[in-house]
Amino acid sequence: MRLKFTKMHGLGNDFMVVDGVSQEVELSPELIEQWADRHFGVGFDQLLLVEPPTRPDRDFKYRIFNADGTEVENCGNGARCFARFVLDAKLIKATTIRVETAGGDLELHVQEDGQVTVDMGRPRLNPSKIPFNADEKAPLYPIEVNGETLHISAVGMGNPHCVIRTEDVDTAEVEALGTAVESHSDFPQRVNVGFMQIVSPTHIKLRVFERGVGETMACGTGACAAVVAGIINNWLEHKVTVTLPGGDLTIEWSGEGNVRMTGPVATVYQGVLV
Ligand SMILES: N[C@@H](CCC[C@H](N)C(=O)O)C(=O)O
Repeated sequence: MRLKFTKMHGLGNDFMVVDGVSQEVELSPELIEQWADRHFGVGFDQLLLVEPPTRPDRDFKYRIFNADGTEVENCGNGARCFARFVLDAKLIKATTIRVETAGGDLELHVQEDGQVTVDMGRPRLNPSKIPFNADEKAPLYPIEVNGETLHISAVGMGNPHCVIRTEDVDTAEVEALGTAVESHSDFPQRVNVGFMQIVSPTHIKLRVFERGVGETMACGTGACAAVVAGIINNWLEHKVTVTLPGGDLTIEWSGEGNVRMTGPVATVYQGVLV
């Protein structure tokens, strides 16, 4: 097999991006897990696959696979890289790109300065849509983790997120709590776990323990979920800078309607798997 790919990242959340429009691609969870290995493979958090759309109102189908080989619904940093990739590969000329994902439709806008803004769609707060086990919608829910009660927010951004407010992200128990919450029985499809420190009503710091990966340098859907959680709890204003270990994203949400995310992308190299 000779599989062409491009290595990209959005704030250090890194991707192997594969063009499934102009080459035939055969994937399996085992192969993806092997390629994701940082010592024996390419090394990445997610593999992004570009496919032809299944509907006439979309330009592409955007599929996402975590490092553990599982296919997931959405990836925000990946969406920005996806936009740059399809333009650079000359798969499209337009700088507004409409994609379908397993988690819903997204619209990607490549700006003149190279930053990409993604219309991430509406956040899901209804527990059954996240999915999260609760009888009704609430800004905070108590859950039991390792013998203690945590008050968390549950937000769907196409994919499921649990947001935990913390005093200091640098000392938060991201690995231990992230591992326990990722597989918590109240999140039947597992969950991405965000640890949010509020610096001011327009600035948060965030670390994310991603489902199927572990802690990443950045998580776009996690940044959107944290800002939505902060707004529904009246902690944050409507435009927020999110500082992640890999850098900053700007997230905007009016309190209803769609969430917008803006941030950078980078191409690292092109390669061929032989
Ligand atoms: N890094 C991503 C999220 C990738 C998917 C996630 N791990 C999941 O399982 O839902 C982002 O930037 O949003």
